[in-house]
Amino acid sequence: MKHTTYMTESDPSHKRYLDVFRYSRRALELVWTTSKQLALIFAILTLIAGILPAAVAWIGQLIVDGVVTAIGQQQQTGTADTTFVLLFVIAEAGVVALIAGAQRGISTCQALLRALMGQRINTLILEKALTLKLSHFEDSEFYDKLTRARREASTRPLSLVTRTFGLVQNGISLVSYAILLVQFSPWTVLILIAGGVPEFLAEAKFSGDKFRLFRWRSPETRMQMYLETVLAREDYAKEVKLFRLGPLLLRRYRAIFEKLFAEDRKLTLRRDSWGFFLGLIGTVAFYGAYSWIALSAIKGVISLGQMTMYLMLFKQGQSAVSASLSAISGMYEDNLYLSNLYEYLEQEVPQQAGLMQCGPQPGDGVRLEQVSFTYPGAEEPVLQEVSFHLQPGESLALVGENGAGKTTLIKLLTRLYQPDSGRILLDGLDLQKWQADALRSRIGVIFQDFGRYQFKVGENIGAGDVNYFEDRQHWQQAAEKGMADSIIEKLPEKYDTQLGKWFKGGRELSGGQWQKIALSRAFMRSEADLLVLDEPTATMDAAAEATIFEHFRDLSRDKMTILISHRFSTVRMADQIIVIEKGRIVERGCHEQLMNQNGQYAYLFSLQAEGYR
Ligand SMILES: Nc1ncnc2c1ncn2[C@@H]1O[C@H](COP(=O)(O)OP(=O)(O)OP(=O)(O)O)[C@@H](O)[C@H]1O
Repeated sequence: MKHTTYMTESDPSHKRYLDVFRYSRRALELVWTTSKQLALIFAILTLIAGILPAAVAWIGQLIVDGVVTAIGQQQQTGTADTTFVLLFVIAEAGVVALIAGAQRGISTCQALLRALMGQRINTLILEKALTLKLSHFEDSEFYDKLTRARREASTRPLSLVTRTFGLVQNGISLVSYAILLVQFSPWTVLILIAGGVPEFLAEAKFSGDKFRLFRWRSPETRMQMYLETVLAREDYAKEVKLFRLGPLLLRRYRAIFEKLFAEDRKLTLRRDSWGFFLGLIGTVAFYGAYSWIALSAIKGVISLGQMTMYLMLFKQGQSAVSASLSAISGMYEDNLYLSNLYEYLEQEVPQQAGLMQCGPQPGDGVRLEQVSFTYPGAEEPVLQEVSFHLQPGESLALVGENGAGKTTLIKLLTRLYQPDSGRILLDGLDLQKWQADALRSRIGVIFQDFGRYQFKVGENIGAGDVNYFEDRQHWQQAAEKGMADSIIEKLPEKYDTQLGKWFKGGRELSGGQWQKIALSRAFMRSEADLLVLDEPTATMDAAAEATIFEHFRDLSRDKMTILISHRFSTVRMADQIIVIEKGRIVERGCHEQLMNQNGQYAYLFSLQAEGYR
């Protein structure tokens, strides 16, 4: 991608340097569209805060000159008119109060915008995540992008806008100072600006270095975040304690920190020492001009009041220059981080173009024709030339060793992945041509690693069909079918019982109980005509499993069901059994046929039956 190259190269040219500011406009747009009102107030207050400091310096001059004149009057006539001086003092106090008000207003706007923008950007990041494919989440490089965007990007647009406004504010101040300073000498303006440039260049260089460091080491930072999760989350606590993994993982965690810290320290030290030495140039320039102004006052070229004003202007001008320059280098840094956010948000996700709501042959069921598939980045295919036909009312069981490719087949069937070759048809229509929602509503699936949501029990069941996520009646019907109703009845708040331990009053369920909840979730899709259960009963006791399958069969008589199980007592009930070995179908038929063939199935079946004897 074009816009990533400049960040990976270590020596950005001027063009690239300017190019990097291209996210400023988008950040401004983002702030503007988040709250026009706040953005406008922010801009106006910035202008006010920019203009007023010069007014303070100017009134200061009038005060000092007024005082000097008054002293002269006092010495000559014994009385002096102090009204003007006092009026100027009051005016200066008023302007200073206005500046303080404007500054307070700016920080209020910033605080409010920060909250709104954080929420807006996090929502953008999450909305994008919803459009991603499963393969994106399994791609470590892409996952890095997502994590980086989540970690840093939410605060950067506002920071960029704040800095831009700060720059404008300081720019306005500088112009107003320059207008007054030029009356003394145009050289002072030049000294003022030139004094800050070396420090700025160093800042900009180190901002780039810091960003590159951030990018390079994001896998390590992710590992750190992961270790934090493992060390501090309830679902790992059992193993961490019993296997005494804690100290080992903590050591790893520290080692990563130490490595990262060493790099950070090096960069911080370099950044600050260069910043200090180059900052000295500014200080020398300042004191040079200071002496020049003081000498001019002694020679009577300027009045005492003017000297006070010029010194004040020069001092404030110097801090405005260094604030502007550090705003620019900060903007550079923010832009770099924003490039991350936009890289993530602009990641192209080829959307399924399908628009069809139904197929040309309703009732034809599911057909796989010569389907082959290799995971992205893998060398060996996981599935090779798999074909079968499943009609409404039929049940299919998939059998095979661990890693044979059974779950992958389900992922293809549910269009989470796309076959590399071959076709999968539902009602005679290729899955790719189905409209996403229409397809999803036809299929109910529970994977072996189903989600255990830290929500209410009812919602955990309702998750199976978003249309009825909060519908009690549907929860109850599904729970009866999935045989979870008797468990739920015993819970303190029935369907409203919170599950998991993350929230107050949460109840934990046993593995088998969770599976019944997941099974009920599958039954939420009452209109689905393909139900897929990927080892849903693995942790249930044998009696429960047998009852559940009988029940499952009765309830899904007119539907297609696909079952993956390592328990042959269950598998044998299926109308069609397919044995997969290393991604290929090696045997197919009903239980009797396969037993008669005396092949792999018969061998595995007898092996298990043997175990039960
Ligand atoms: N997301 C993935 N990316 C890359 N390879 C994967 C991915 N998921 C699974 N695999 C690989 O594909 C092969 C088949 O995995 P799959 O999960 O389909 O097996 P399975 O038959 O369901 O096994 P099990 O009985 O253990 O559940 C395995 O070798 C596995 O390592």
